[in-house]
Amino acid sequence: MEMTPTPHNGAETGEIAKTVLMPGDPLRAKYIAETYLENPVQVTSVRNMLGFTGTYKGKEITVMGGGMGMPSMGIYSYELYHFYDVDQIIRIGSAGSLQDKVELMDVVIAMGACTDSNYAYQYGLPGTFAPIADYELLARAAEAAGKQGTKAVVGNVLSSDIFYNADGGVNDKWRNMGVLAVEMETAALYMNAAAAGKKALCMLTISDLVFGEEKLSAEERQLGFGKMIEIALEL
Ligand SMILES: O=P(O)(O)O[C@H]1O[C@H](CO)[C@@H](O)[C@H]1O
Ligand SMILES: O=c1cc[nH]c(=O)[nH]1
Repeated sequence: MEMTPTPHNGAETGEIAKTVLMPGDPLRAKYIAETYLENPVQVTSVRNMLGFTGTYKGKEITVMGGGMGMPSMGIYSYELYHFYDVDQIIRIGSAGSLQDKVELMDVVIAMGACTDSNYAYQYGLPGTFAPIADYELLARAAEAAGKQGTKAVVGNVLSSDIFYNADGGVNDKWRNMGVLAVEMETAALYMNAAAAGKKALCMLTISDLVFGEEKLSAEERQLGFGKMIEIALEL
């Protein structure tokens, strides 16, 4: 497609695989490419949002950072679906647990994503859109986690525009609605996938306890998500 490279992605047409694994952190993308992919080639470094294409068990796969927040996810996933003809994007992120049963390092598979963002405004819908995962990807991820013996909790997440929320009470409200964890991109990814007629899934490793003290270090967030990465690569 002649829209490539884009203002945000330096890859040429054909340099990006049909499946993209997308952590928020570009250095996590580099680590995944160097650790898990055979013959990884860096295909973009625009704004240091690194992307690599290689193979995993003989199949071509791209791993690329998506940044933090819905505007950033919105740009990268839109371009991947529309200009690079990507079929499926699997976000692999970190999140804060909102529930006691969801512990540090557990994997949350986001069946749906609530949001406090206005991202859906662009579609002009006469109501509220419910951003959801692709069911087949979700079922396969849950099965892969089971085979691996990893605790994976499937359910609703919150994609928030706000990391440091001035209103400390909001987390209680989402917790009372059974929302498992809070992060910042899934709703935009699921909406872009729906609007493009493509597939998406988001998996999150719990890095913080919103109602507790424990948290992972920056290095653990960059390098410590092996189980989730292996599940995603199997998809
Ligand atoms: O670890 P990533 O994928 O960046 O995800 C989470 O971490 C960032 C905040 O620390 C936000 O992007 C949030 O969604
Ligand atoms: O968005 C995020 C990501 C990790 N931990 C949180 O509490 N929020």
